[in-house]
Amino acid sequence: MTHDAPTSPTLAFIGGGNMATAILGGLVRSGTPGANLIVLDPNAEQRARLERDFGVRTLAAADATLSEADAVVWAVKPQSFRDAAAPCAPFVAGALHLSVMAGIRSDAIAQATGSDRVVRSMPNTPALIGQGISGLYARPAVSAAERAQVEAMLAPTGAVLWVAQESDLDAVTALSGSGPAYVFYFIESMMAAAERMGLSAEQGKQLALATFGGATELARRSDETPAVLRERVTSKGGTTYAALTTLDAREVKAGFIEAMLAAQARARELGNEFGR
Ligand SMILES: NC(=O)C1=CN([C@@H]2O[C@H](COP(=O)(O)OP(=O)(O)OC[C@H]3O[C@@H](n4cnc5c(N)ncnc54)[C@H](O)[C@@H]3O)[C@@H](O)[C@H]2O)C=CC1
Ligand SMILES: O=C(O)[C@@H]1CCC=N1
Repeated sequence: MTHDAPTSPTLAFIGGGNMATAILGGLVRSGTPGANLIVLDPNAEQRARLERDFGVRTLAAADATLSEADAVVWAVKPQSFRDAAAPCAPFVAGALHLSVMAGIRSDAIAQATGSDRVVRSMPNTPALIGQGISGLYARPAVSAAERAQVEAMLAPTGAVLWVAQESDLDAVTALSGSGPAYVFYFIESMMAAAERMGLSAEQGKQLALATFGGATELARRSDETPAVLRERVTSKGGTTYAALTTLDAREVKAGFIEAMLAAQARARELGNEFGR
C-alpha cells in the first residue's frame, strides 16, 4: 500500500532505538514517506542511522518541528520518559500519543504531554521482521478513528490485541513483551544440551529452530489444545516421558509461571516508580 504524501499523517518518534526502528521500518516499507516521519534522539549515531536507512527527518532536541506531528510515538526507556517529555510538551498537546514504554501509565503520559488522547502499546522485538504482536490499551478520549490509525501504524509490525483494562498491559508485558527472551532462553538451553549430546552448536540450533517453528505452526493450525498436542508426542515410558518427568521433578512449569509473575510485578513497579 502506498500513501500520498499530502494525506499521510506526520508522526514524531521520541527515542529512535530498537523499538522505534522496528516500527519505523514497517512504516517505511509500507509506503509512509520519510518526510512524514520525525525522530527526536540525542544520540547522533542513532540519528545518522535512521536518516540513512529510512530517510526520516531527525532532531537532536525538541523544537517547534514537533508541532507538525499528528501523532507522537514515545519510544524512550521508561527511566528517560520524564526528562524526554518536559521539553516536548509545549509542542505536542494537540497530538494523539502512542507509547511503547513498559510500565509508564497513560495517566502519567496524559499529564506529561497535556493530551488525554493516549494509546499505550506493548510490542515485542519480532516486530522487526513484521511478526510481532502488540497489546494495546486506549484511554476513553481516543476515538474509534484514532484506534484505527494506531492499528494501521502498527500493522506492518505484526498483530495487535486490544485490552479493556490498562492493568492488563502488565500481563501482556510479562507474556509477549518479554516473551521472545524466554523463547531464546529455551533455544539456548536446547543448543547447550545438543553439545553435551555430541552434536555441534550449529546442528543444535538448526534442530531447535525447526522444532520451535514447526510445533508453533502445528499448534496454530490444530483444533487441539497444546496439552493434547504434548500428550501425542509422549509415549508412556518413552523418551519424551523421561524428559517431561525430569522437568516436572524440577518444577520447571511452576518456576516458569513464577518468572512471568515477576515480570508482571516489575511492570507494575515501573508504573508506580514513573507513573502517577
Ligand atoms: N526491547 C524490547 O523488547 C521492548 C521494549 N519496549 C519498550 O520500548 C522502549 C524503548 O526500548 P528500546 O527501543 O529497546 O530502547 P533503546 O535504548 O534501543 O532506545 C531508546 C532511545 O531513546 C533515546 N533517548 C534517550 N534519552 C532521550 C530523550 N531525552 N529524548 C529522546 N530520546 C532519548 C536513546 O538515545 C535511544 O536511542 C522502552 O520503554 C521499553 O520498555 C517495549 C516492548 C519490547
Ligand atoms: O525488559 C523490558 O523491560 C522490556 C519490556 C518488554 C521487553 N523488554
